[in-house]
Amino acid sequence: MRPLIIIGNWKMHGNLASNSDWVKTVCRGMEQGMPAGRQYAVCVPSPYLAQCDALIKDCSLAFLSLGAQDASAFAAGAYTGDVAASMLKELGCAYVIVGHSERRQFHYETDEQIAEKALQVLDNGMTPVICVGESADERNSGREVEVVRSQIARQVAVLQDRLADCLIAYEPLWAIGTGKVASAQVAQDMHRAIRLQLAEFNEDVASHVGILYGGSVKPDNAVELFAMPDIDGGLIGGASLNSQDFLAICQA
Ligand SMILES: O=C(CO)COP(=O)(O)O
Repeated sequence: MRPLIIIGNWKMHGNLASNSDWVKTVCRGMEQGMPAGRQYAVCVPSPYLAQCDALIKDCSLAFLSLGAQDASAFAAGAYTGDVAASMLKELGCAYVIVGHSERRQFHYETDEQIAEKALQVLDNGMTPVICVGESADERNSGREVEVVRSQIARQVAVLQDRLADCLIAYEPLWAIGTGKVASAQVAQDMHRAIRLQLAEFNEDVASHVGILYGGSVKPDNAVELFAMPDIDGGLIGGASLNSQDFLAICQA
């Protein structure tokens, strides 16, 4: 069935020295043996992709990959400051996060732009990790399913069957960086709602798509979250900065 996938998102953290320590520690830990059939990745800031690609290749663990945190919606051109998916591919990326709530909030990204980014990532042979999620206000007013459904609907409209090759990350905004994790049941309910919505479009796509949970995942809550039938792994922010915590979550 769907493999468990655990992806670290360093966000805008790291430096040459700490990155090197992190990758070496995680590789040494993973070499001791990991649960079978899982995939792991770490999404690092763009300037460190080449460094981390070399470090990850050095430890040559088939289940550990590199990822990026964003890609341009365009293939190439006059887009100062942006990074094309083809460049990320050249630098060894297997996964690219698109539409993280911090990109939506600080860079005003729309669902349509996010879907175009996902297409670029797919066209370059990588897996997009498409983030969705509601705010605290939206949940408190009972609109969480409606909000997430509309985000998913716009991905379906553009990506269609190609969604089968994407990952979706449900990251409720109120749980990101707050220490306030969604309970396993609250997360499962939304993951189920997303899968049912995808099944309305295409049952095959719905059964293939991995849906990751993100938002205050820690070593002590990961087991319960990952045990849920529609939770296929996690997108880990703060806890992924600490190599030991990340390893503990990967082993959960
Ligand atoms: O945004 C996240 C991962 O993309 C989640 O961040 P935290 O794990 O720090 O809550």
